[in-house]
Amino acid sequence: MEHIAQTPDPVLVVSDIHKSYGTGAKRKEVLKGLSLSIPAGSILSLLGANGAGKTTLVTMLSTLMLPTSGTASVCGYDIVRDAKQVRELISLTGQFAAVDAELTGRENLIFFARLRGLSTSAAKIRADELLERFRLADAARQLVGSYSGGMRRRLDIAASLIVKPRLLFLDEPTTGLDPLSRRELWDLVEELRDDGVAILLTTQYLDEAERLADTIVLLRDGRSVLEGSPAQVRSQFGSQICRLELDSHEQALRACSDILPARLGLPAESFTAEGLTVSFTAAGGADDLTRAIGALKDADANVDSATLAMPSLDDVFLDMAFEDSAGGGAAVKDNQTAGDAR
Ligand SMILES: Nc1ncnc2c1ncn2[C@@H]1O[C@H](COP(=O)(O)OP(=O)(O)OP(=O)(O)O)[C@@H](O)[C@H]1O
Repeated sequence: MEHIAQTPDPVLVVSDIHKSYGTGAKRKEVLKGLSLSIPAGSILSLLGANGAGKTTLVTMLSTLMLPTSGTASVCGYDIVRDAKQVRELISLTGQFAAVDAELTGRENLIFFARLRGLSTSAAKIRADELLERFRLADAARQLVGSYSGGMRRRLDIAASLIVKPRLLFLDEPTTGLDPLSRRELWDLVEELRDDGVAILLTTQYLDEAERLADTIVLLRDGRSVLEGSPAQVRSQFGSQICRLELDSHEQALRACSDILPARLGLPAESFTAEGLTVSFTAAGGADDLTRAIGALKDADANVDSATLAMPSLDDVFLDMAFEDSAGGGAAVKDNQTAGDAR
């Protein structure tokens, strides 16, 4: 079941933001009028191919670079005019650990807490709280150099939460982590979300977006080309995929060339046989599935299994993130591969 945001108050509001790099002939518009918002207690996952503008957006929102035009605010504070207040409300954690390998986990957190202005005793208390919460208490006095990748990433996120932010930027938080560490981190991210933090997550992993995001925004060529919950994004993409497993490859080929095109009134190219499996896009959903099974039974072909599934986020991403832009932007993926993805 999808998570329901605790409150509709937007923590982050981005309105028609543009960003260009360079001037004159070298001017390159990277963001072309992007708008989005994130309520408290909600996770927005920003997806996009390499170069789509994700880092540019996060860098501007964290007040480290000015937008060319448009506005963005955090809890009502403008990222340009009120940059100082915005910095107090946000935290940024990236894929490269900011923690020091030569210090213990606890020393690192005490250091970051002192940087955030806590007294020595308050810093120690906060460090111990975070070590406990991030399941690092047992390793608190070990040098970070001896930590696993997952432990370092947890420590890194803990360091960005010395003072609880209203808005957290998580830039590819699980890149390079093993499956168990990723799941542990996902649990922690969900805890933060449930605690009311608004989270902007960039990730390369679609299963991560699927699991964590309340809203997905797919960036392409500087614009949002798809937006909604993971389920909405998949359903906007279109029809379900029907897969039927037969008991021989010959049967599968016959199903594709003859039996199914005749019964479903579709051209033979709509059907694909791979080994024993026949698949096709089922615009008619369960009706198509039932008709296909009926047709195969009538033709004495044995159906070992039949499934109807929504396209995965991978299908959506591969199809949408790389298409030619309407504005004539460069295609970064050829049509053959985009077609194959469906
Ligand atoms: N300082 C800069 N000067 C000129 N061009 C830049 C600068 N920073 C980024 N770009 C360009 O802007 C575009 C968007 O880059 P950006 O890093 O925001 O994309 P991204 O979506 O984060 O990509 P990735 O997934 O590879 O990190 C790219 O074409 C990049 O080459």
